[in-house]
Amino acid sequence: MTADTFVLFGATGDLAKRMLFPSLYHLHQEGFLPDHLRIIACARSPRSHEEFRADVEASVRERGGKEIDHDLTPFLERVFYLSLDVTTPEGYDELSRIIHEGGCGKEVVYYLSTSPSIFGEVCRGLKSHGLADAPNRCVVEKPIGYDLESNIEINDTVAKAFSEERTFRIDHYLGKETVQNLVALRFANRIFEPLWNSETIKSVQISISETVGAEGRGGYYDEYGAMRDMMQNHLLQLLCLVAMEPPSSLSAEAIRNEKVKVLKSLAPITKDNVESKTVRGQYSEGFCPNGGQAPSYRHDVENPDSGTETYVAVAAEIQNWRWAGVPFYLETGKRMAERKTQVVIAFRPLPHSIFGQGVSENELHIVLQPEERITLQIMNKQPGLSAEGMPLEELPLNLSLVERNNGARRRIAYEQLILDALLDNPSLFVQRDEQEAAWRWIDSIADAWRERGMEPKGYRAGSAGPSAKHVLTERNGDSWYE
Ligand SMILES: NC(=O)C1=CN([C@@H]2O[C@H](COP(=O)(O)OP(=O)(O)OC[C@H]3O[C@@H](n4cnc5c(N)ncnc54)[C@H](OP(=O)(O)O)[C@@H]3O)[C@@H](O)[C@H]2O)C=CC1
Ligand SMILES: O=C1O[C@H](COP(=O)(O)O)[C@@H](O)[C@H](O)[C@H]1O
Repeated sequence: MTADTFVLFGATGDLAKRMLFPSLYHLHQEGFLPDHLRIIACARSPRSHEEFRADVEASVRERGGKEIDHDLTPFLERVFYLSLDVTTPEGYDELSRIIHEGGCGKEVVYYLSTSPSIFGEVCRGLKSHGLADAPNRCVVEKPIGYDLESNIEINDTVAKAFSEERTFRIDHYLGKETVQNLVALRFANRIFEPLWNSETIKSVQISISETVGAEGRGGYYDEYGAMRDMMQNHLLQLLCLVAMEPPSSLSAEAIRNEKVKVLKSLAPITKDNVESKTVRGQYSEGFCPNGGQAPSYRHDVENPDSGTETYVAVAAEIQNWRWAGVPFYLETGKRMAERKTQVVIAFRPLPHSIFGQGVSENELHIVLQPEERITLQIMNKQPGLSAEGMPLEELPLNLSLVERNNGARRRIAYEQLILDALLDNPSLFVQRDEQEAAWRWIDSIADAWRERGMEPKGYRAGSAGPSAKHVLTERNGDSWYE
């Protein structure tokens, strides 16, 4: 079934403005939203429908640039604003009235884009007003909790209103085209699977580097840091998709089962090995990649004593037959030299080279950002005559999704996820046990940092991160792919 009502809590927030309304607009524009779908936008700020629609229009136009030059009225007419404080019971009667207006509200998707600290209030409010019964479902934003304990607490509260199959936990990386393509690459092509193991693969590197700092979301970020903000969710989800066994189908259940096995196989990092397996960093004053001075993190978050990491690197190990002995280097940082998200699969050297020196190892680069590209580095004969031997060169087999898309607009990751929530398809959402397994592993690292008193090492804004990161890879004879 398809939902007929989309209720957005947190409708005046940053995420709603930058991502959710632009995504809803594109879904509308491309005909993916059912004709009758209404969007009920909720937040405390007082606004009339008209004022709010004007705000939404401004956000959509700002995100879409000059490509959006037409009248947005047909989309905006779907949007209704309700000023409501989710922590007080009063607003829910009004919400219920609006949801059921004109015989609507038979299937409702609630999107909780507020601080997770009030998810419980929202769920309680919806349940006590009879608004949470099946087939209604809820989408919850990350981070769900600060650690395993708080994660369980929030999930328990949500579960009192929405059963597990009606709880859609967002990790927006799973909505990115190339992340989904990772599944297609691995399981829709015969050639990779026989090579996808420790026999042939030497190491895997997964990096998410951002050029932005923590400005704007400083309060939240200073509490969470890179480990909880990025590693616990996006990086571990990418790791799962690279490392999981072939699922029996594309169903949410089948994929989730394989992802959980990977998370449970991660070798624990404890106080005994945390110093050799992890690096924490925090950016100091430096440069923005496009010019200009960048302030320090402590300045950005107005906390001169902050000990929060804005960079983290981990050498992870997956203890199973497929991956024994293969290091998985995971890295993420803010205010880095460039914005880039990539997975690099480094293959082992040839067992024996008939070409002598100069044969580089194959590498598969899966680039998610800034452009979407999959490249296989292979050895090729240098063209032309040769008086001696066969000179080789390394060339990329290049699958550029930019060219493939013929310049088409790059989708916002939330578009696919919102569409799936409306269609009741949970495949690209995170299940509870996956999240718990991820938190368990992250918690043990955070505990070990505390026990060892490991403070973040400084790195200059606009650089490639703390120099200590190189020791992490060099210890195994590897290096980072910058
Ligand atoms: N922003 C981002 O880039 C990302 C955000 N997220 C997650 O998305 C969620 C939202 O983030 P973000 O938009 O940045 O947060 P904001 O702080 O910008 O927005 C919070 C929203 O919640 C509303 N709100 C707060 N308290 C109440 C209340 N008592 N009753 C009703 N509405 C309330 C606010 O509106 P008002 O003040 O008008 O009530 C506002 O619309 C968070 O879980 C965050 O972690 C995840 C990834 C990225
Ligand atoms: O979830 C988050 O992701 C963004 C990075 O997302 P991307 O799609 O731009 O790569 C990050 O900036 C933010 O801190 C984090 O909460």
